[in-house]
Amino acid sequence: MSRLDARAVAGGTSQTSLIERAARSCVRVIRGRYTRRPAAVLCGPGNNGADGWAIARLLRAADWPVTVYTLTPQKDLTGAAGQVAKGSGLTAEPLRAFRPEAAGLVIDALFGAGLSRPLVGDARGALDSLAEAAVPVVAIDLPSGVDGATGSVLGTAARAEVTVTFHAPKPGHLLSPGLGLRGELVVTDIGLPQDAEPDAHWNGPCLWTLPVPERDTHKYARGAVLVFGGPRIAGGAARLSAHGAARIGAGAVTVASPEEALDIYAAHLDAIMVKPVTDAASAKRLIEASKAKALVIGPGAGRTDATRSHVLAALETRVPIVVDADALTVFEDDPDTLMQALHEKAVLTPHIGEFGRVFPDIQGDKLSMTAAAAARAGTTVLLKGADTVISTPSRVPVINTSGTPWLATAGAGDVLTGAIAGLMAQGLGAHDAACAGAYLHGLAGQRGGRGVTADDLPGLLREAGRAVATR
Ligand SMILES: NC(=O)C1=CN([C@@H]2O[C@H](COP(=O)(O)OP(=O)(O)OC[C@H]3O[C@@H](n4cnc5c(N)ncnc54)[C@H](O)[C@@H]3O)[C@@H](O)[C@H]2O)[C@@H](O)CC1
Ligand SMILES: Nc1ncnc2c1ncn2[C@@H]1O[C@H](COP(=O)(O)OP(=O)(O)O)[C@@H](O)[C@H]1O
Ligand SMILES: [K+]
Repeated sequence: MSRLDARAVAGGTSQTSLIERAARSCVRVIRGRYTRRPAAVLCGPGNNGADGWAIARLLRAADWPVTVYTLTPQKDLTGAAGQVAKGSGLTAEPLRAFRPEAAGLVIDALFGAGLSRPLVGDARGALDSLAEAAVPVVAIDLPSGVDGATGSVLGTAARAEVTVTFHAPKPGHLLSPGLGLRGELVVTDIGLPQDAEPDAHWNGPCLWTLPVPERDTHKYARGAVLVFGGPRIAGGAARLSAHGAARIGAGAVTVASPEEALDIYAAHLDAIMVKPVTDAASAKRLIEASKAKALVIGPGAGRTDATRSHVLAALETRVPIVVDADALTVFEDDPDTLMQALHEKAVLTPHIGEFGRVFPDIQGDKLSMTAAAAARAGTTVLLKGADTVISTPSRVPVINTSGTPWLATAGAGDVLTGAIAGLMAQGLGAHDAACAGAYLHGLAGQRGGRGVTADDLPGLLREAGRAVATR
């Protein structure tokens, strides 16, 4: 029994009434989306299976042709599944008799939160054949085989058209490959108590508030950002970051350019200022002179000693900073130096390749990996992907899924880096800026859709911010 179930049961709600509420909410979703048709309900031995039996009974009462397929022989079922099966008045077929093509809809209630080992035998056979079939699947709580804590697949799992879960999403609904297998996610309230500390939050505007400028503000009070630019051949990345920072509302954005690239940055930028930087001392002077409230370093910076020394100089000033791309990679041979220099106003934004360079020994599922990295870095780590995870020491981790595969386009990450810095410059803390930046960046990608490029994203970021902001 899950922690939440146990608390609900202790609070006086019986397990069978929780199952009844869960089943009623599933049937509401099923009947709201599908016309009456032959339904196959696959039931496991635990409470997920009990939900399945109750769903079968309710669909039968609504005159649907229903066949229950059980993994455990019906007479051997114990606990809630045994009780609900007995009260259903239905007789099940063995799971090995299940043929997906005979059904118009399959209800997958084999395993949910209690899955504890890889699927084998009849359960595996049934789900393998279901995964190959074209029939729509509604998963109860989770697509069976998906680990609710990590999103990984234990053996096999069939893609659902809709997944109905209870109370709140689980990490397994938000992390790949579970994210791609669960289809539309419907979260229903069955009266479970509020969870004091969930394993993760699903990123969204209820977790943070976008900054709004005061009436009598000025451009530096709105937040100044300094972006370290790289050599002329790679200048686009820093420019994308700079536009990202500006379009999310920073008041003044400057690119710090190597002397040799000043002309090219200046020719490509209008509202964004350009200033020269030479060595670590000049970097520190420029951070002060530009009144920077947040820094960006890494996109297109180059894997050079200059990048490394600028990172360390920038971190010494303790100005909020986003460390990305080359600024991470230059510490590949010596990640401890970076770890020691970091402070709690820094955000690291690696993709999985960069992550492996600075945290080579950290492995496992994405949620645990990001948490371990944040603990070591002593600050916020945002690990990118379709399922972006944001972890900060002593904060509940956050999973962002607001994006779209169209964001897998060169330079998209550079815009995200700038957006996070832009929010930090406007006063958000590292964790909230990373969360809000990732959410708006994903929304911008969605608004762009097919064929969106990184050049489009800053403008779309502005639209996304306008859609989410209250003022
Ligand atoms: N708070 C909630 O979230 C609620 C949960 N309910 C349901 O209860 C489910 C959790 O129930 P349980 O904790 O009983 O767990 P499950 O029903 O997911 O599975 C546990 C059972 O499956 C067996 N099992 C695990 N892995 C197996 C494998 N690979 N092969 C064969 N057998 C395996 C276990 O020994 C145990 O008998 C949820 O997923 C949900 O469907 C609802 O009934 C009501 C409210
Ligand atoms: N399949 C996907 N679905 C949603 N977002 C994605 C997907 N692939 C990449 N992204 C997002 O696109 C951005 C890519 O960043 P990154 O890997 O740094 O690329 P680049 O270095 O080219 O900018 C990240 O914000 C990432 O989360
Ligand atoms: K299931």
